[in-house]
Amino acid sequence: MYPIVTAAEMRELDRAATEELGIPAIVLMENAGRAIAEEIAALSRRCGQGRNPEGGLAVSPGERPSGCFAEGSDAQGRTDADRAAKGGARSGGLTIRTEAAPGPVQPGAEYWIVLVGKGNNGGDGLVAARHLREAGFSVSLLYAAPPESLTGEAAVQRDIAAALGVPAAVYRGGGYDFTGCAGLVDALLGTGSSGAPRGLFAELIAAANASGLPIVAADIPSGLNADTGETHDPCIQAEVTVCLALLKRGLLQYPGSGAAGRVALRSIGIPADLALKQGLSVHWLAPAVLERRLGVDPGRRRAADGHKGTYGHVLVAAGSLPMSGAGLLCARAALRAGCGLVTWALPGRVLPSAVLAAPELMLADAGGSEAGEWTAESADRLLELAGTRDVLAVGPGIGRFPGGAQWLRRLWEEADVPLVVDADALNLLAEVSYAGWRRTRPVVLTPHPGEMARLAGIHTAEVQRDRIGLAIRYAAEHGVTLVLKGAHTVIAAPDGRAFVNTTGHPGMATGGAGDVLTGMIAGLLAQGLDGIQAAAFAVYLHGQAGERAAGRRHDPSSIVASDLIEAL
Ligand SMILES: NC(=O)C1=CN([C@@H]2O[C@H](COP(=O)(O)OP(=O)(O)OC[C@H]3O[C@@H](n4cnc5c(N)ncnc54)[C@H](O)[C@@H]3O)[C@@H](O)[C@H]2O)[C@@H](O)CC1
Ligand SMILES: Nc1ncnc2c1ncn2[C@@H]1O[C@H](COP(=O)(O)OP(=O)(O)O)[C@@H](O)[C@H]1O
Ligand SMILES: [K+]
Repeated sequence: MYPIVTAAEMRELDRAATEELGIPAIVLMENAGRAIAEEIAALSRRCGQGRNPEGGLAVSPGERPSGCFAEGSDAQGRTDADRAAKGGARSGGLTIRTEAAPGPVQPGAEYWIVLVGKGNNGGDGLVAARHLREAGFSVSLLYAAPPESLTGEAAVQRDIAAALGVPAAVYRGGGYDFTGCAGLVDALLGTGSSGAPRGLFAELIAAANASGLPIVAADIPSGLNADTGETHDPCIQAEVTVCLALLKRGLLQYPGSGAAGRVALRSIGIPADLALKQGLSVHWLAPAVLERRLGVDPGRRRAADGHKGTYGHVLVAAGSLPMSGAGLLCARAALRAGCGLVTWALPGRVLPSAVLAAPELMLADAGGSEAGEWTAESADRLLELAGTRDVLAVGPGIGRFPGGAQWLRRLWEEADVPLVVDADALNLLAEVSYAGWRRTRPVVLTPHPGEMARLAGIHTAEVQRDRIGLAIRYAAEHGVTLVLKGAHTVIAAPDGRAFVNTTGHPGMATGGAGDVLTGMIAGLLAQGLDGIQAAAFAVYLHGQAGERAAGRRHDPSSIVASDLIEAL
């Protein structure tokens, strides 16, 4: 169910399918090539109706998550052109392709050129060429390496194409005249590539990008690091990537996600059971994964005889005089996440101005300084309050204060409830080595990339270089549930499981959006979800709320954090 694999994991799965099950590799290649041809035919049909310029990821029809755009228009009914004109809230929506869609290759009359590499990715392209021709497309092949250098199944496909008389040329370098061509198939490099594209491969990728033609990439865009999402120079900028068998990590991490365009995930005949048996631990956060893999009820059904005590009580320790809004957003979001009660603890000096800011909240004086800042002494009061609450969320808007790290250590070790640590509390954590801190209840850390960099002691660029890999390692090494925020948030559990979310959009990069997420995670923990369930579900719902909020505005970039709470 939507595992996300590394190239090595994919190779192992291919090996098991061919060697252990005996599925001939040429059959997998045939299925792959046919799937690519089907997607090209579907794209060519859409072109007549205006092409989707935005990208996104695609899943299956029964799996249509919120934010999954129908072709040509989005959840709010805006057309591609509308979104493009705005430079767009690119939703994480996936246009899903399973075997049922888009059906057999439909007749078309366009001229497409297939760029052929010398590995199995090239073989996939050769099969696609054959199916396109069969459907009436005019197709020619452009080999990036001498055709004689192809081996194995790819060589078999080369010979079939030659026997059918498919026109072929060998690329000699430099620019290329693609006149009359409607689109290109990138079958140059797949999961077997290593390092930046070399020699003629690099030149051909650059020429393909410069052509301005739509490019359909086989499996991954050539030049993409399939594991990390890094793009080499050059890297194919695809309109559609037909991802074969299983999602590759690099397709869900930026900048790779951007280079891939819209991702159509297609089965090529490797049985799902085989993937299950491999014990793959990273998954795309689709509704079915939430439900069946994480055991979350996306419908959030409540017991008919439930009462506010049933749904838990959150204690939020957040906000200070200059940043009281962070606490308010966090506390209100916890309520909207469905918990029964929320107590917002804040410095006493700020408390009067918070009265009636949200009538549903209970307020608690946590002491603090005359200037409305937090002080280390407030730990006693917070621990007393936490004794009768179900969850403690700390950090949004608390600022820095003397003894802060020791304050956090006391909450970490002595609060016998699940703990959510965000914002300034993460910066406190980054100042110390907390490996020796004792904690038996779950803890969820919610860093954005800058906070993650401080926690891990590396540069932000290094965090972004391989978000999935870093999140998995950090969560396991530190025994925490980690929510690495940003486009395609990664949620990693201490046991090695990880999930990648694709709901949401860049309009959510607005002050306070993270405070809302922290409150939501706390609110779900209070209702009995465990650390990874609460973190993953909250991230998913938070992105969905962002999409809904954007739909209510003229422009997605106008949304503010409160809109997210209202859209829950
Ligand atoms: N059973 C399988 O293994 C299947 C594999 N499939 C396809 O096969 C692909 C993987 O195929 P391969 O493992 O043959 O590898 P690739 O087709 O990705 O390419 C490997 C070839 O490219 C060359 N190369 C590697 N890095 C390069 C670079 N940086 N610059 C220039 N040339 C470079 C290598 O010398 C090698 O000849 C998948 O992405 C998928 O498209 C599909 O056909 C389905 C079945
Ligand atoms: N490009 C994006 N796509 C999807 N979600 C995003 C994007 N940018 C930011 N977000 C989400 O918005 C929230 C911002 O949180 P954060 O950076 O902590 O802001 P703040 O500290 O102001 O509350 C996170 O949940 C993040 O994942
Ligand atoms: K490719």
